[in-house]
Amino acid sequence: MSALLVVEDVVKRFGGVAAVDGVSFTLDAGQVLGLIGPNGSGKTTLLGVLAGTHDPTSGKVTLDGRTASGRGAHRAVSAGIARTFQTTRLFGTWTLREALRLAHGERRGRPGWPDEQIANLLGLGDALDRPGASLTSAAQRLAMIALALATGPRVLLLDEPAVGMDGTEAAALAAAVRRAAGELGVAVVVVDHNMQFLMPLADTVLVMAAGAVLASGTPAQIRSDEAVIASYLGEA
Ligand SMILES: Nc1ncnc2c1ncn2[C@@H]1O[C@H](COP(=O)(O)OP(=O)(O)OP(=O)(O)O)[C@@H](O)[C@H]1O
Repeated sequence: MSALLVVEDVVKRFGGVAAVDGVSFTLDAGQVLGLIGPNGSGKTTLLGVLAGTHDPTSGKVTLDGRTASGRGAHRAVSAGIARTFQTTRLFGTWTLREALRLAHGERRGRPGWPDEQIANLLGLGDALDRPGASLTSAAQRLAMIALALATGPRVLLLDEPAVGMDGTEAAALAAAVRRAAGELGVAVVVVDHNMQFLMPLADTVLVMAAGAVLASGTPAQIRSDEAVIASYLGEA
């Protein structure tokens, strides 16, 4: 069976800078990929290419065999790729249920999951009928993931979801992401600098340096990779 998401030799240049410089990887349904690397190594730019906000300079991204890159963010969502942002201010006075209903509009005929299932997976069962602003900041971050899942994606992109969380909150987030990936079969790409959060969560880890792939493998392989320790993990 071929992979759900195939990233082939993606390059993204900004003028003379190759922010992403020939990155390839594949991802299966239900798999969690951790994307790490020093500041400026190209992680956010790569997420932008996957999310359709950046056109790749060359290379392509295919989802289920169909080209998903280079067609804009809206088309990427329609193709089944959803991302979260670091903001949590999108639905202050709305309840989570109201916000989820709006997100259903982005399914474009794709099947989705019941709001209760999504909320329960993320530990937000009691939060469905509360205004977003009344939730803790950690719960608001989980709610942003719930909104992305309400679009019925095949691939979920998470940009530093554990920022500002303490160890307990980050562990709860990791467990929630694992449940969502396993139960819904969504492939997940997570960028985060918090290794205590990311390493137990990821099935595979891709390490970027200066736009290229420095290493990829299981979390255990990455932790013991000399080049990764020298360039990144030694400081993390
Ligand atoms: N819109 C842009 N225009 C010009 N250069 C850019 C643009 N976006 C990113 N870059 C450059 O591309 C490189 C990669 O940046 P990127 O933000 O993708 O790295 P990152 O790994 O996500 O970093 P961080 O961990 O700090 O978020 C950097 O040199 C950055 O300055």
